[in-house]
Amino acid sequence: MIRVGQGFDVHQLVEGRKCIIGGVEIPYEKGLLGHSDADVLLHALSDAILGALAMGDIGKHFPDTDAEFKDADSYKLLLHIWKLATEAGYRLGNADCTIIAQKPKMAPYIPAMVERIAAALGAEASQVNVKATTTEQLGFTGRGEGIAAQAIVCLVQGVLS
Ligand SMILES: Nc1ccn([C@@H]2O[C@H](COP(=O)(O)O)[C@@H](O)[C@H]2O)c(=O)n1
Ligand SMILES: C[C@@]1(CO)OP(=O)(O)OP(=O)(O)OC[C@H]1O
Repeated sequence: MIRVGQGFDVHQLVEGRKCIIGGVEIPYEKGLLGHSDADVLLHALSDAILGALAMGDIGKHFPDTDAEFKDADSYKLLLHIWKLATEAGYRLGNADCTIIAQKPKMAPYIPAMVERIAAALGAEASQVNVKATTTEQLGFTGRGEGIAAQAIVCLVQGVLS
């Protein structure tokens, strides 16, 4: 059985916060605001996995009203969600993600993001793609007010063929 899921997330860029994207801290004058560490890419990816599993979204599993998840490490949240996938008998087919940000430049950090994500999902780096785009200075991302991310995953159940 093959299942596909997609996820989308947005976090505001503000001063005085870390900019953690794809499990990698990126040096930048601003960071992402959220109840957790606001890792917009891992949130989109987590939602894509939950979508493929028909298990809701990260807000359902980790409510932002729960103090337990204040400043949570989104990589740990992803590990928790991936455990749900493996317990249901799934392995990763592939994941494809897009970061939508005018700044900072993501390209130098993408190989590290891919490595971290692949490690979390028990996969090879060749099964994970992360890319970035600006919105040509248009909209809230183009004005640098926030960063968005999208992810799509393919989960495969059963033995390797
Ligand atoms: N935050 C970003 C945005 C883009 N990139 C890279 O630059 C390329 C060109 O971006 P356009 O929006 O002008 O198409 C894009 O393909 C990415 O490789 C980036 O590293 N960080
Ligand atoms: C991750 C959680 C929980 O700490 O908080 P945020 O960092 O605000 O992220 P969001 O993508 O808005 O929703 C999921 C939340 O419940």
